[in-house]
Amino acid sequence: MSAAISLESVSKRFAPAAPPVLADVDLRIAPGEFVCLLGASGCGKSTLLNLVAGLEAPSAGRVRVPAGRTAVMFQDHALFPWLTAGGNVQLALKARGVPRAERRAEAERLLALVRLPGRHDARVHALSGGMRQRVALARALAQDASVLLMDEPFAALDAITRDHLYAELTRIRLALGLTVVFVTHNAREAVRLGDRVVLLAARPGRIAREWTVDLPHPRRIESAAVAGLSAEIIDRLGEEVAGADV
Ligand SMILES: Nc1ncnc2c1ncn2[C@@H]1O[C@H](COP(=O)(O)OP(=O)(O)OP(=O)(O)O)[C@@H](O)[C@H]1O
Repeated sequence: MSAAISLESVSKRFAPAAPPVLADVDLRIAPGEFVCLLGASGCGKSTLLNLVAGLEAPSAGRVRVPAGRTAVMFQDHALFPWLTAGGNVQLALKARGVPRAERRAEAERLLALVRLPGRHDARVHALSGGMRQRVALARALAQDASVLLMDEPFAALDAITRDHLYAELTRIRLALGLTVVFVTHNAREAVRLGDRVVLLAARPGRIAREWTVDLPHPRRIESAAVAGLSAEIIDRLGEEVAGADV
């Protein structure tokens, strides 16, 4: 089957004399698959994501994204505070070439999709952290990408807000058939969301282990099944962190 994203023998070093950050990474991600990247701090998760986004080039190997356009979402929502929620979304629509006359209605539709109906004219600074991340998600969706790349997008939010956003993200990605690569430090979050969890080892970053998450949706983060698989992953992650000496 054709991949949405494929990395073939990918290595990355930031300076010729420096040790590689990623070494010989092979990864194929299927269309519509949700893959969580987990690993010790500094093991190269964000670097891998940036390679897929095309923000960095590999030093060796090949990165291909046959699925097409990618959109990125970070922990910091990076919204323009002087614009409204809808204004931020419209900016992405404009960049995509959506005609001016259609932008407002489309921004309203996307805000409703992330469950912010009627908030088009809300100022960003007047929104809660969770609402801002919803706007950031709407803005990412406005790029009409089939691949969503997310770098710890919910790490700064409280547990209850995060839980709501897990449900929203799952609903939206299944409805739109998005391929998602999601970087996290949190094994439970990875099992709650992912179809597959990929554990990276550090120095150099490489794939240490993978788990298929064969649990039906909706999943609950506190369920025994999610907790059980997370415990196994956390044990393995602990071995990697100890080995990485960080
Ligand atoms: N532009 C850059 N120039 C030089 N070194 C870099 C650059 N970007 C990342 N690195 C280095 O590459 C390594 C991996 O960084 P990366 O941010 O990919 O790790 P990470 O697993 O996402 O870490 P964290 O979980 O702490 O966010 C680190 O040692 C980092 O210092």
